[in-house]
Amino acid sequence: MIDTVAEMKQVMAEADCLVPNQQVQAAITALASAITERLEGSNPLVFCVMNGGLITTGQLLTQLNFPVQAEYLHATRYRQETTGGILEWKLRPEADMNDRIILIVDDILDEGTTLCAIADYCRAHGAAEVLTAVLVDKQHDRKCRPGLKADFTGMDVEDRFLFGFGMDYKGYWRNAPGIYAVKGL
Ligand SMILES: O=P(O)(O)OC[C@H]1O[C@H](OP(=O)(O)OP(=O)(O)O)[C@H](O)[C@@H]1O
Ligand SMILES: Nc1nc2[nH]cnc2c(=O)[nH]1
Repeated sequence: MIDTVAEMKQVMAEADCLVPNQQVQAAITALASAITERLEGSNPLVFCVMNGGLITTGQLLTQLNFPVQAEYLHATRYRQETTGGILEWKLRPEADMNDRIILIVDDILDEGTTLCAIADYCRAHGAAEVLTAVLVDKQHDRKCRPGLKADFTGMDVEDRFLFGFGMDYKGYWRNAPGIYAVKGL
């Protein structure tokens, strides 16, 4: 355990800070205003995608100045790895989404498999419309659907393995106050 903590301190010491805290905060504020413009008055049901979406969703919610119903779901496909596998549902949405406008909030759109699967699930369960919001969109040509974009994107980032603001490295550093890239990845 002590070794793991030392390893994680080393990971942070050697990481590249791609987006400092202030810039991330500004991106979340811009996301909130775009979402407000589009969804104010439409009684949206917001789903946080656990675990990674926790911080983005939490900070975003406090900047939405209209009544919002917020819930969570849990789907994962990276676990403690740096490459994705098969999507595993740990907790499917429990709220009734029939005829509702759904907003799915996550930390990152990488290949997009996670967001697409969740959006498909919501549509199959009666959602009137499904919108997606992510803090970061990783730039590469491996999207699961060519040209895939979220409806609301905080910022584009380079094709590295990221941690911070909800994103983990081996389960750690979701709490890092910025967007960092692991050395060599
Ligand atoms: O666009 P994709 O390639 O599908 O990857 C994006 C997903 O990967 C991460 O989740 P992860 O599976 O690591 O689970 P976690 O949220 O518990 O970290 C992240 O939080 C997104 O949900
Ligand atoms: N922590 C983390 N999770 C991811 N899921 C998909 N891409 C990433 C990434 O770069 N970092």
